[in-house]
Amino acid sequence: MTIKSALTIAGTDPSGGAGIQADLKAFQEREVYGMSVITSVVAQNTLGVQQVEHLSIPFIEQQFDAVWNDIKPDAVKTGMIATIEMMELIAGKLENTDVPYVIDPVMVAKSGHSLMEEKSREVIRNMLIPLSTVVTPNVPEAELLVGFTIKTLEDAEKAAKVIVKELGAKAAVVKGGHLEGEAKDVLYDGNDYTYLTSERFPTHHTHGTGCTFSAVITAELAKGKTIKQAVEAGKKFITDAIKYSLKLGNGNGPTNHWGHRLQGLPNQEGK
Ligand SMILES: Nc1ncnc2c1ncn2[C@@H]1O[C@H](COP(=O)(O)OP(=O)(O)O)[C@@H](O)[C@H]1O
Ligand SMILES: Cc1ncc(COP(=O)(O)OP(=O)(O)O)c(N)n1
Repeated sequence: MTIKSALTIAGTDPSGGAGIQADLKAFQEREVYGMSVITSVVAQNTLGVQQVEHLSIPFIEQQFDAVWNDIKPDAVKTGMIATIEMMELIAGKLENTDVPYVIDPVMVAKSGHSLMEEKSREVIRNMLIPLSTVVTPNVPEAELLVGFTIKTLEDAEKAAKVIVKELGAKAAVVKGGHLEGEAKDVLYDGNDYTYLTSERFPTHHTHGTGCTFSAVITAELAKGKTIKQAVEAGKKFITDAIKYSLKLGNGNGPTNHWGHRLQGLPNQEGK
Protein backbone atom coordinates (compact mmCIF):
# COMPACT_ATOMS: atom_id res chain seq x y z
CA MET A 1 0.00 0.00 0.00
CA THR A 2 1.37 3.42 -0.95
CA ILE A 3 0.91 5.97 1.81
CA LYS A 4 -0.24 9.38 0.62
CA SER A 5 0.30 12.47 2.73
CA ALA A 6 -1.20 15.96 2.96
CA LEU A 7 0.00 19.14 4.63
CA THR A 8 -2.16 21.87 6.14
CA ILE A 9 -0.72 25.34 6.73
CA ALA A 10 -3.19 27.15 8.99
CA GLY A 11 -4.17 28.45 12.41
CA THR A 12 -5.29 26.37 15.38
CA ASP A 13 -8.59 25.72 17.13
CA PRO A 14 -8.06 24.27 20.62
CA SER A 15 -11.74 23.25 20.72
CA GLY A 16 -11.04 20.97 17.76
CA GLY A 17 -13.76 22.05 15.31
CA ALA A 18 -11.87 24.23 12.81
CA GLY A 19 -8.35 25.07 11.66
CA ILE A 20 -5.44 22.64 11.86
CA GLN A 21 -7.29 20.29 14.21
CA ALA A 22 -10.25 19.87 11.84
CA ASP A 23 -7.93 19.43 8.86
CA LEU A 24 -5.92 16.65 10.52
CA LYS A 25 -9.11 14.81 11.56
CA ALA A 26 -10.41 15.02 8.00
CA PHE A 27 -7.11 13.78 6.52
CA GLN A 28 -7.22 10.84 8.93
CA GLU A 29 -10.82 9.95 7.95
CA ARG A 30 -9.77 9.97 4.28
CA GLU A 31 -6.83 7.66 5.11
CA VAL A 32 -4.17 10.19 4.19
CA TYR A 33 -1.20 10.84 6.48
CA GLY A 34 -1.69 14.35 7.89
CA MET A 35 0.97 16.96 8.66
CA SER A 36 0.72 20.59 9.75
CA VAL A 37 2.49 23.94 9.80
CA ILE A 38 0.97 26.36 12.32
CA THR A 39 0.76 30.03 11.31
CA SER A 40 -1.21 31.44 14.26
CA VAL A 41 -2.33 30.08 17.60
CA VAL A 42 -5.96 30.99 18.16
CA ALA A 43 -7.83 30.89 21.45
CA GLN A 44 -11.32 29.98 20.21
CA ASN A 45 -14.23 27.64 20.86
CA THR A 46 -17.82 27.11 19.73
CA LEU A 47 -18.70 30.60 21.01
CA GLY A 48 -16.11 32.48 18.97
CA VAL A 49 -12.53 33.72 18.84
CA GLN A 50 -11.06 35.18 22.01
CA GLN A 51 -7.41 35.86 21.07
CA VAL A 52 -4.95 35.36 18.22
CA GLU A 53 -1.15 35.15 18.38
CA HIS A 54 0.88 34.93 15.18
CA LEU A 55 4.03 32.84 15.05
CA SER A 56 7.16 34.52 13.67
CA ILE A 57 7.98 34.19 9.97
CA PRO A 58 11.33 32.40 10.62
CA PHE A 59 9.55 29.88 12.85
CA ILE A 60 6.79 29.24 10.31
CA GLU A 61 9.52 28.73 7.71
CA GLN A 62 11.37 26.30 9.99
CA GLN A 63 8.20 24.22 10.43
CA PHE A 64 7.59 24.20 6.68
CA ASP A 65 11.17 23.17 5.86
CA ALA A 66 11.11 20.48 8.56
CA VAL A 67 8.14 18.82 6.86
CA TRP A 68 8.90 19.52 3.22
CA ASN A 69 12.54 18.43 3.29
CA ASP A 70 11.67 15.18 5.06
CA ILE A 71 8.18 13.96 4.06
CA LYS A 72 7.22 15.97 0.98
CA PRO A 73 3.40 16.00 0.91
CA ASP A 74 1.30 14.78 -2.02
CA ALA A 75 -1.01 17.80 -1.61
CA VAL A 76 -1.09 20.96 0.48
CA LYS A 77 -3.81 23.31 1.73
CA THR A 78 -3.70 26.72 3.33
CA GLY A 79 -6.35 27.98 5.72
CA MET A 80 -5.77 30.91 8.06
CA ILE A 81 -2.76 32.88 6.84
CA ALA A 82 -3.33 36.26 8.40
CA THR A 83 -0.51 38.54 7.27
CA ILE A 84 1.19 39.65 4.08
CA GLU A 85 4.54 38.33 5.34
CA MET A 86 3.06 34.85 5.90
CA MET A 87 1.56 34.87 2.40
CA GLU A 88 4.83 35.96 0.81
CA LEU A 89 6.68 33.19 2.63
CA ILE A 90 4.20 30.52 1.52
CA ALA A 91 4.09 31.79 -2.08
CA GLY A 92 7.90 31.60 -2.21
CA LYS A 93 7.83 28.03 -0.91
CA LEU A 94 5.10 26.77 -3.26
CA GLU A 95 5.84 28.65 -6.48
CA ASN A 96 8.13 26.07 -8.04
CA THR A 97 6.41 22.89 -6.92
CA ASP A 98 3.94 20.71 -8.79
CA VAL A 99 2.12 19.59 -5.61
CA PRO A 100 -1.67 20.19 -5.80
CA TYR A 101 -2.52 23.25 -3.69
CA VAL A 102 -5.94 24.02 -2.18
CA ILE A 103 -6.66 27.50 -0.80
CA ASP A 104 -9.44 27.97 1.73
CA PRO A 105 -9.29 31.78 1.77
CA VAL A 106 -10.23 32.12 5.42
CA MET A 107 -11.02 35.76 6.15
CA VAL A 108 -13.63 35.98 8.91
CA ALA A 109 -14.85 33.28 11.35
CA LYS A 110 -18.61 32.67 11.52
CA SER A 111 -18.53 34.41 14.88
CA GLY A 112 -17.46 37.60 13.04
CA HIS A 113 -13.81 37.70 14.18
CA SER A 114 -11.36 38.69 11.45
CA LEU A 115 -8.78 35.97 10.73
CA MET A 116 -6.95 37.82 7.93
CA GLU A 117 -5.61 41.37 7.90
CA GLU A 118 -7.60 43.42 5.37
CA LYS A 119 -4.45 44.54 3.56
CA SER A 120 -3.54 40.87 2.92
CA ARG A 121 -6.48 40.37 0.54
CA GLU A 122 -4.61 41.84 -2.42
CA VAL A 123 -1.70 39.49 -1.73
CA ILE A 124 -3.83 36.35 -1.59
CA ARG A 125 -5.33 37.43 -4.94
CA ASN A 126 -2.04 38.29 -6.61
CA MET A 127 0.47 35.84 -5.14
CA LEU A 128 -1.32 32.73 -3.85
CA ILE A 129 -4.39 32.20 -6.04
CA PRO A 130 -2.31 32.01 -9.27
CA LEU A 131 -0.44 29.05 -7.70
CA SER A 132 -3.57 27.16 -6.66
CA THR A 133 -5.27 24.03 -7.94
CA VAL A 134 -8.59 24.80 -6.22
CA VAL A 135 -9.84 27.85 -4.26
CA THR A 136 -12.85 27.28 -1.97
CA PRO A 137 -14.35 30.63 -0.87
CA ASN A 138 -17.67 30.96 0.90
CA VAL A 139 -19.94 33.72 -0.40
CA PRO A 140 -18.56 36.63 1.69
CA GLU A 141 -14.97 35.58 0.84
CA ALA A 142 -15.78 35.24 -2.88
CA GLU A 143 -17.38 38.71 -2.83
CA LEU A 144 -14.18 40.21 -1.41
CA LEU A 145 -12.04 38.34 -3.97
CA VAL A 146 -14.08 39.34 -7.04
CA GLY A 147 -15.47 42.70 -5.93
CA PHE A 148 -19.19 42.16 -6.59
CA THR A 149 -22.18 41.00 -4.57
CA ILE A 150 -23.28 37.35 -4.77
CA LYS A 151 -26.99 36.75 -4.21
CA THR A 152 -27.90 34.11 -6.79
CA LEU A 153 -26.50 30.94 -8.35
CA GLU A 154 -25.68 32.97 -11.48
CA ASP A 155 -23.61 35.40 -9.35
CA ALA A 156 -21.78 32.42 -7.81
CA GLU A 157 -21.07 31.00 -11.29
CA LYS A 158 -19.71 34.38 -12.41
CA ALA A 159 -17.50 34.65 -9.31
CA ALA A 160 -16.05 31.15 -9.80
CA LYS A 161 -15.23 32.03 -13.42
CA VAL A 162 -13.52 35.31 -12.41
CA ILE A 163 -11.38 33.46 -9.83
CA VAL A 164 -10.21 31.07 -12.56
CA LYS A 165 -10.02 33.26 -15.66
CA GLU A 166 -8.90 36.55 -14.07
CA LEU A 167 -7.18 35.64 -10.81
CA GLY A 168 -5.46 32.54 -12.21
CA ALA A 169 -6.67 29.56 -10.11
CA LYS A 170 -6.96 26.24 -11.92
CA ALA A 171 -10.45 25.74 -10.42
CA ALA A 172 -12.76 27.43 -7.92
CA VAL A 173 -15.70 26.24 -5.80
CA VAL A 174 -17.98 28.99 -4.52
CA LYS A 175 -19.75 27.41 -1.53
CA GLY A 176 -23.42 28.08 -1.04
CA GLY A 177 -23.66 27.75 2.73
CA HIS A 178 -24.47 31.47 3.06
CA LEU A 179 -27.15 31.52 0.32
CA GLU A 180 -30.83 30.60 0.71
CA GLY A 181 -32.48 27.28 -0.13
CA GLU A 182 -30.60 24.07 -0.86
CA ALA A 183 -26.87 24.00 0.05
CA LYS A 184 -25.61 24.37 -3.52
CA ASP A 185 -21.93 24.87 -4.38
CA VAL A 186 -20.59 25.74 -7.84
CA LEU A 187 -17.33 24.31 -9.19
CA TYR A 188 -15.74 25.90 -12.27
CA ASP A 189 -12.66 24.17 -13.70
CA GLY A 190 -11.85 26.51 -16.57
CA ASN A 191 -14.19 24.69 -18.99
CA ASP A 192 -17.29 23.42 -17.22
CA TYR A 193 -19.50 24.07 -14.24
CA THR A 194 -20.39 21.29 -11.80
CA TYR A 195 -23.12 21.82 -9.22
CA LEU A 196 -22.88 20.12 -5.84
CA THR A 197 -26.19 20.13 -4.07
CA SER A 198 -27.51 18.81 -0.78
CA GLU A 199 -30.49 19.53 1.40
CA ARG A 200 -29.90 22.34 3.91
CA PHE A 201 -29.91 20.95 7.45
CA PRO A 202 -31.56 23.27 9.99
CA THR A 203 -28.61 23.30 12.39
CA HIS A 204 -26.29 25.98 13.73
CA HIS A 205 -23.68 23.35 14.62
CA THR A 206 -21.54 24.16 11.59
CA HIS A 207 -18.28 25.33 13.17
CA GLY A 208 -15.43 24.36 10.86
CA THR A 209 -17.43 23.38 7.77
CA GLY A 210 -15.16 25.27 5.36
CA CYS A 211 -11.96 23.86 6.89
CA THR A 212 -13.24 20.28 6.75
CA PHE A 213 -14.58 20.58 3.19
CA SER A 214 -11.26 21.92 1.84
CA ALA A 215 -9.24 19.37 3.85
CA VAL A 216 -11.15 16.48 2.25
CA ILE A 217 -10.57 17.98 -1.20
CA THR A 218 -6.84 18.19 -0.37
CA ALA A 219 -6.75 14.57 0.84
CA GLU A 220 -8.45 13.34 -2.33
CA LEU A 221 -6.05 15.30 -4.56
CA ALA A 222 -3.19 13.73 -2.59
CA LYS A 223 -4.58 10.32 -3.60
CA GLY A 224 -4.47 11.37 -7.26
CA LYS A 225 -8.19 12.03 -7.74
CA THR A 226 -9.29 14.62 -10.32
CA ILE A 227 -10.45 18.05 -9.14
CA LYS A 228 -14.08 17.11 -9.84
CA GLN A 229 -13.81 13.79 -7.97
CA ALA A 230 -12.07 15.51 -5.04
CA VAL A 231 -14.71 18.26 -4.75
CA GLU A 232 -17.55 15.72 -5.03
CA ALA A 233 -15.94 13.69 -2.22
CA GLY A 234 -15.60 16.88 -0.15
CA LYS A 235 -19.29 17.69 -0.60
CA LYS A 236 -20.42 14.17 0.31
CA PHE A 237 -18.22 14.17 3.42
CA ILE A 238 -19.28 17.64 4.66
CA THR A 239 -22.97 16.83 4.09
CA ASP A 240 -22.76 13.86 6.47
CA ALA A 241 -20.55 15.85 8.86
CA ILE A 242 -23.27 18.54 9.07
CA LYS A 243 -26.18 16.08 9.14
CA TYR A 244 -24.62 14.37 12.18
CA SER A 245 -23.03 17.54 13.60
CA LEU A 246 -22.20 17.59 17.29
CA LYS A 247 -24.05 19.47 20.02
CA LEU A 248 -20.83 20.18 21.89
CA GLY A 249 -20.07 23.39 23.76
CA ASN A 250 -22.32 26.36 24.34
CA GLY A 251 -22.31 27.92 20.87
CA ASN A 252 -22.08 26.61 17.30
CA GLY A 253 -20.99 23.01 17.72
CA PRO A 254 -18.49 21.30 15.40
CA THR A 255 -19.20 19.12 12.40
CA ASN A 256 -18.86 15.37 12.84
CA HIS A 257 -15.84 13.88 11.10
CA TRP A 258 -17.22 10.36 11.45
CA GLY A 259 -20.66 11.39 10.16
CA HIS A 260 -20.04 9.44 6.95
CA ARG A 261 -19.93 6.24 9.02
CA LEU A 262 -23.41 6.94 10.48
CA GLN A 263 -25.37 7.03 7.22
CA GLY A 264 -28.92 5.81 7.73
CA LEU A 265 -28.84 6.38 11.50
CA PRO A 266 -30.83 9.19 13.13
CA ASN A 267 -28.99 12.43 13.92
CA GLN A 268 -28.99 14.09 17.35
CA GLU A 269 -32.53 15.41 16.83
CA GLY A 270 -33.64 11.82 16.19
CA LYS A 271 -34.20 12.59 12.48
N1 LIG B 1 -26.94 23.97 6.88
C1 LIG B 1 -26.28 23.31 5.94
N2 LIG B 1 -26.76 22.14 5.44
C2 LIG B 1 -26.10 21.45 4.50
N3 LIG B 1 -24.93 21.87 3.97
C3 LIG B 1 -24.39 23.03 4.39
C4 LIG B 1 -25.03 23.82 5.40
N4 LIG B 1 -24.25 24.92 5.64
C5 LIG B 1 -23.18 24.81 4.83
N5 LIG B 1 -23.25 23.70 4.07
C6 LIG B 1 -22.25 23.21 3.11
O1 LIG B 1 -21.03 23.16 3.83
C7 LIG B 1 -19.93 23.53 2.98
C8 LIG B 1 -19.24 24.75 3.58
O2 LIG B 1 -19.99 25.87 3.22
P1 LIG B 1 -20.00 27.30 3.88
O3 LIG B 1 -20.78 27.22 5.16
O4 LIG B 1 -20.52 28.23 2.84
O5 LIG B 1 -18.47 27.56 4.18
P2 LIG B 1 -17.70 28.29 5.38
O6 LIG B 1 -17.68 27.33 6.54
O7 LIG B 1 -16.36 28.54 4.80
O8 LIG B 1 -18.49 29.54 5.68
C9 LIG B 1 -20.55 23.75 1.60
O9 LIG B 1 -20.51 22.53 0.89
C10 LIG B 1 -21.99 24.14 1.93
O10 LIG B 1 -22.89 23.92 0.88
C1 LIG C 1 -7.86 28.71 12.84
C2 LIG C 1 -9.13 28.84 12.12
N1 LIG C 1 -9.17 28.71 10.78
C3 LIG C 1 -10.32 28.85 10.12
C4 LIG C 1 -11.50 29.13 10.79
C5 LIG C 1 -12.78 29.31 10.06
O1 LIG C 1 -13.35 28.11 9.95
P1 LIG C 1 -14.67 27.79 9.10
O2 LIG C 1 -14.53 26.42 8.58
O3 LIG C 1 -14.94 28.85 8.11
O4 LIG C 1 -15.75 27.80 10.22
P2 LIG C 1 -16.17 28.89 11.29
O5 LIG C 1 -15.18 28.91 12.38
O6 LIG C 1 -16.26 30.16 10.54
O7 LIG C 1 -17.47 28.34 11.76
C6 LIG C 1 -11.44 29.23 12.19
N2 LIG C 1 -12.54 29.46 12.92
N3 LIG C 1 -10.24 29.09 12.84
